[in-house]
Order: sequence, then structure tokens, then C-alpha cells
Amino acid sequence: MYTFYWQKFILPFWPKVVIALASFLMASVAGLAAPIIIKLLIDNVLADGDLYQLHFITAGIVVLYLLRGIFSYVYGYLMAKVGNRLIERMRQEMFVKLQSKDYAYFVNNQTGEVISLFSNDLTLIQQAVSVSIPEFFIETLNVLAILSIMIYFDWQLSLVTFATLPFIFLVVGYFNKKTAKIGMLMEDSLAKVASFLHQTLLSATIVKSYSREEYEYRKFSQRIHQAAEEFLKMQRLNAVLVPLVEFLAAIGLTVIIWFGGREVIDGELTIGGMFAFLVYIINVPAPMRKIAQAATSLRMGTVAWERIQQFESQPRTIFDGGMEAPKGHGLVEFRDVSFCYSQNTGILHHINLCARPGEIIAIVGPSGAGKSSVANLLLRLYDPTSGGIYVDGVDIRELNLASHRKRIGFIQQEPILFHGTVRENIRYGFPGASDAKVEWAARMADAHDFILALPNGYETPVGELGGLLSGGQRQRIAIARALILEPAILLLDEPTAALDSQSERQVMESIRRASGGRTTFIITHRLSTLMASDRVVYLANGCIVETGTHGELLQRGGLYAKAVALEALGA
Ligand SMILES: Nc1ncnc2c1ncn2[C@@H]1O[C@H](COP(=O)(O)OP(=O)(O)OP(=O)(O)O)[C@@H](O)[C@H]1O
Repeated sequence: MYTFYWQKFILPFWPKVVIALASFLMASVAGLAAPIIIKLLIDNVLADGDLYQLHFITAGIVVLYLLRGIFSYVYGYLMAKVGNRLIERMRQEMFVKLQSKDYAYFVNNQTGEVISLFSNDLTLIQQAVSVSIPEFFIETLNVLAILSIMIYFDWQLSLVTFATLPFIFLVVGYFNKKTAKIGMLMEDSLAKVASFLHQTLLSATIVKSYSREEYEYRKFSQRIHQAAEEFLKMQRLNAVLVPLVEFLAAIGLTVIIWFGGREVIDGELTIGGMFAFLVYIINVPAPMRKIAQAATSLRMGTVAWERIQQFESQPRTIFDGGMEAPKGHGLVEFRDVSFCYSQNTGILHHINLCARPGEIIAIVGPSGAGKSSVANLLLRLYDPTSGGIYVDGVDIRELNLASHRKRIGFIQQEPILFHGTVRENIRYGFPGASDAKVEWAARMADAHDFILALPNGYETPVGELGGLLSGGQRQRIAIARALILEPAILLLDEPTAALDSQSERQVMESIRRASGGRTTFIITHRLSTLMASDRVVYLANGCIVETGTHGELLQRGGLYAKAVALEALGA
């Protein structure tokens, strides 16, 4: 945390940080001077009845507090500015890191917890860095300065008064430890609430269709109740801490009145000196509380920092090969490919497959056979455990990831459209595409006519995740979005599974048109799609068990023919 503080906060912003800290020091010095002025006022001005000095000192007090106000403002403003800038940079850096994460990271981590890293954890770091660390050091200096001035004035009275301080330290330290512990639990609970909320938003249709609102409400309430309980515990601790510290400080005050009063009566201390002492000791609890709060917030910031470190340091497994993908026709070869996800035993075994440009290959098989895993490997979301995938004769691990993926038009069962217009969505992968190109892609995907019939044509907003369009329309826009890059390979994972038969016909028509001249893989269980393919690859338990045209495989009477007869082609 401290290396981070130095490298990310002090070094890049040092002029502002130095001015801010200097202002904070000046504001503290102005605060420290006040009791000395009170002493002057009582011992010299009031005792001598000097009216001129009284005016002078009164004006001095106004100026002193005005300066204190100005310095506090400069400190607060500059620190907030630097803190915001730091967090802005960190968010940008984290976003870049997030986008470069392996696909496996997104599968294995809860979205809400990742969002919480970007919101809660960064806010904790901002608080620690721009408020707590400077406050911790400067308020410590402040307390030390108060104590030194007190010793300078009257070391005996100081020592008697200080006898109460260790108790204040002990109490503050104890509460500090407890609050930090609860604070961390609270952060965890809040991250879980965020995660739950995110899942609820994503699954709104399921919750509604199963009428599980009450059940989800109860689960949400449980989580939020836990976070609220922890928050209450924290507030209760603070509520005890403040009066306790004030009580201990009041004991110090009583000591000064008793011991200092005797010194005044004996003529060893002036009345002004005793007042100055009282003002100083009254001023001790506030910085002590700030130190304690700063220490708590520092601890929470450190935990948040560790969580972010963990997020940033998770190793990647998919590396960019660096080589630009050569312009080719999209000849795809799986050469003896085997694969397993980290926690699984073998998923794919010795897959050998060659798909030529212009060919439509249907991948079929029972659920869990490994069909989507084949797609994941071709997209390089994962790498094979052994063997290799070659496109136009080059191992895809040697290629630049983006240039490889841009050659593949990937279409999923449930296409994700972004909040924006139809045109923006089609242009997503090719921001510089002309309107004519967008229209070309839409025509190729058989989407142009229905787009023109929308209220604002290509400028019609598609709604959150494309919710304002029908499933078939969303799918055809997704096909247009893939086609605008003129990919050599089309990869379709159950593109019509979620559609009714009329939408399926329309989408199939657009796929047929789109696949012309490209190497096309369709993972499907629809018979109509299978019959349109040039070759069927039947997968079972991660192995290719049969391959041939639909007709050939039916004639062979093997597993595929049995699956067709039983209408069990996998999903
Ligand atoms: N990200 C993952 N991490 C670990 N295991 C996974 C992952 N994705 C899939 N699997 C496992 O790998 C096996 C093959 O899954 P895959 O999704 O490739 O099958 P599929 O044939 O496409 O199935 P379906 O037709 O049901 O979609 C399954 O046993 C599944 O549990």
C-alpha cells in the first residue's frame, strides 16, 4: 500500500500534494496558536487593561481563523482533486486489465463482486489515500505539537495531565481494531448484495415467469439485513467511542483544574497559562479521534488494495501470439486436439477435423458432449491441452488475438445487443463502416426490410440488451454485425434454438446467404439446419464418433441415425 502510495499518488501529483500538505500544516499551526493568544489576552491585555492590545488581539483571532479556513479549503480541495484523478486513472487501468482477462476469469467470478471492486473498493482506497494517510500523519504531528507546547509551558502540569493519555490511546486502539474487522465484513456483505442485485436484474424474466419475487425478496432481505447489522455494529462502536474518549479527556481537564488551580494559587502558573492548558487539552480528543478513524480507514483501504492486487495479479493463460493473421480463405484444421477445463478431466479427446472454405459443418451431439468447447477453442477463449488448431495453415496460438478473432463471425444462441441504435450495433466491430456498408451487411443478413419498418429505421434504439426487438430480429442484427467484418469463418452456436419456426426459417435464410464462400460451423440440434449442412460431425463424450453428410450418416444407421430417430440431437 505504501509503495503504491508513493508511486501512484505522491510521485505523479507531487506539486499538488506538497501544496495541500503545506496548507494542512498551516491550518494546524493556526489552530495551535489560538490558546497562546488566549494566554496573552488574559495575562497581559486583561491584567493591564490595555484596550489597544485588546482590539489588536481580537482582530488577530479573526485573521487567524480566516487563514485557518483558507488553508483548510486549499488542502481539502487539492486532496479531493488528486484523489479523484488517482481513482479515475486506477479505474481506467483496471478496466484495461479487466478487458485483457482470460474468458475463464469471467466464467469463474461473480459479476457483482467484480463491480464492487470498481466501486466500493476503489472508494475505500480513495478515502485512505487522499484523506486518511495525510490526516493520520498531520494529526499525529498536531497532537505531538500540542503536547510539546504544554510541556514547554509547564512540564509538571503536563506530566500529570498526560497520565490520562495512555487510557485514551488504549481505548481508541481497541475500538479501532474492532471497527476495522466489522468494516471488512461489511465490505464483503456489500459486494454480495451487489452481486445478488446484478443476478436479479439479469434473471428478471425467469423470476417473473416462476413468480419467485417473494423468494428473491427474502434472499435479498437476508443479505441486506446482514450488511445493515454490520453497519449498525460499526455505528454502535463509534457511538460508544466518542463519549468514552470525551470522558477520558474530561478527566484530564479535571486534573488540570485541580493541579493547575493549585499552581495558580501558589503563584507558579498564570491564569492565562491555565486557560491555555485547558484549551489545548480540549483540543486533544478531536485529532486523536481523527487518527483512530484514519487508521481504521487505512486498514480497510489496505484490504481493498489487496483485493485489487489479487484481481490484477491473476495470471493469464491465453497469450497473444503477435503474428498478424494472414489473409486467407479460412481453411480450419483441428489437429489431434484434446482439451480440459482446469477443474475437469478430459472434455475433448483427439479431435481431427478439416473444414474448407465454402463448407457448412454442423456439429451435433448429446448435451455436454463438448460442442461449445470446440467453439471456445476456435475462438481462442481457451487453448487446447494438446494438439493444435490451424487456420490457413498457421497455428492460431501464433497469431495476434484480435486479428484472429476478427476473422471469425461468432453468433450465439442469445445475441447480446448493446444499448444504442440498430446502426450502432451493426457497426460495433467496424466503427469506420460507411452507411452503405451497414446496409450491405443488413441485406446480407436479411435484416434490411424489417429494419426499415422500425419506427426510426436504422436509428431505432434497440433497448437494453436489444429488448425492444424480437428474438429473430435480434439474431439477424447479430448476423449483420458479424458480417460487416467480412469474416472468413462463421461460427454459430445454436443460432436458432431460441426461435419459433417462422423466425427460424428467416434466420436460416440469412445464415445460408451469409455463409456463401465462408467456412461455417453450426452447432445445432435442429433437423432443418442439419439438412442444410454439407457435413455433420457427431460428437459424443468429447470424441468425434461419426462424420459425413446427413444422408450418409442416416444410411449408416449408427449413433447419429439413432439420435435423429429419437429426435435427440443434443441441445
Ligand atoms: N467454463 C467451464 N469450466 C469448466 N467446465 C466446463 C465449462 N464449460 C463447460 N464445461 C463442461 O465441459 C463439458 C462440455 O461442455 P460443452 O458446453 O462444451 O458441451 P455442449 O456439448 O456444448 O453441451 P450443450 O449442448 O448442453 O450446450 C460439460 O461437462 C461441462 O460441464
